[in-house]
Amino acid sequence: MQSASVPPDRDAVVETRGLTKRYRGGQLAVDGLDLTVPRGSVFGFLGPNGSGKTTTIRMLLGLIEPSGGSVRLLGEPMPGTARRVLPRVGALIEGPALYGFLSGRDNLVRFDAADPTADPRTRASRVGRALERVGLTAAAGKKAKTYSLGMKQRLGLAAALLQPRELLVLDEPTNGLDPQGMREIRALVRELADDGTTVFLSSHLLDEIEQVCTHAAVMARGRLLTQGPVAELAAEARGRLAVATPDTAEAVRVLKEWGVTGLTVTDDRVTGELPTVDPPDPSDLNAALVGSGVRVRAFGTERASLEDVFVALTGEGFDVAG
Ligand SMILES: Nc1ncnc2c1ncn2[C@@H]1O[C@H](COP(=O)(O)OP(=O)(O)OP(=O)(O)O)[C@@H](O)[C@H]1O
Repeated sequence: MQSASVPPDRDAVVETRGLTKRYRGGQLAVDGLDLTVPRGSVFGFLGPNGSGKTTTIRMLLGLIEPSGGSVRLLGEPMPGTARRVLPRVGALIEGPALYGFLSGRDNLVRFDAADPTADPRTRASRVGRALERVGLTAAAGKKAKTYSLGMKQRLGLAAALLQPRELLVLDEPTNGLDPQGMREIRALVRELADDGTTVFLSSHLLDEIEQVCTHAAVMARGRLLTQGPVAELAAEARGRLAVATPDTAEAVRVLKEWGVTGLTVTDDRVTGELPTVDPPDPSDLNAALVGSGVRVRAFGTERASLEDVFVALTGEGFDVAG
């Protein structure tokens, strides 16, 4: 007989239902989260600082108890099956715990030795492969304390990659890195995904998610605002229109008539949002402007970004300062 409850999604590597965390002291950090991470995706978990990302990740990995709701990781209920499931999951949260006085290689040897399932006879080759994977072979003999932040982060990733993993969970993996370090981590994430690992990464950087992720979820104040393929999320938000013209007042009048909303004028530039229902063909809009005597210097429509999605959902800007 079929159960009346919703069956678990077999293709999901992470699935939460009503996941909630209220910290002692009453702070509701995560509020009724229904998250579905498809197998094979690079899933961006996006939200401003304090929106509940780390709390969620800690619950996914069984590091803290939810106050309510459920988590399935690789199809298994957590935290009940943690011992069976967690060896198939690599995680990098809050920076790796490294011994600064040991070399990069010896740090990995220690991590590997701490894993009771790891065969000591094949340790050296496992460590060598992990170093190679993250591009640290040449620096493997140097003390970890001499590593840059990006190298430390890569060493942490190497530790997570000592064993084959179905899922990698990375909490703000590029936080504090310089642009070069960020690029390296992103390239690595793409490579891992190409090899079939599902990657779940949190970030407060919108463009980072757009650059590397196939799917995303957007959090704000403990709640999930939206989730899905990045291309579809952006398509949900309305595209923006920008017109460069010296005749801004007349342009605003015409655009209003055509249903363009949120019109703003800065110097000789008018921007606005195209209507979602029955949007006009941009070429008709351009012709209407010119027909009304508006001298159009430049005319363009931009695809909506994840930031537009966030603003449309919350009515607020995305605070990336923190
Ligand atoms: N141990 C704790 N006890 C009480 N409140 C906490 C605790 N940890 C986090 N919080 C609060 O829960 C909320 C969510 O925090 P969380 O760290 O999960 O957010 P985040 O999105 O990961 O932010 P950040 O990017 O800054 O890490 C915040 O208001 C935070 O102050």
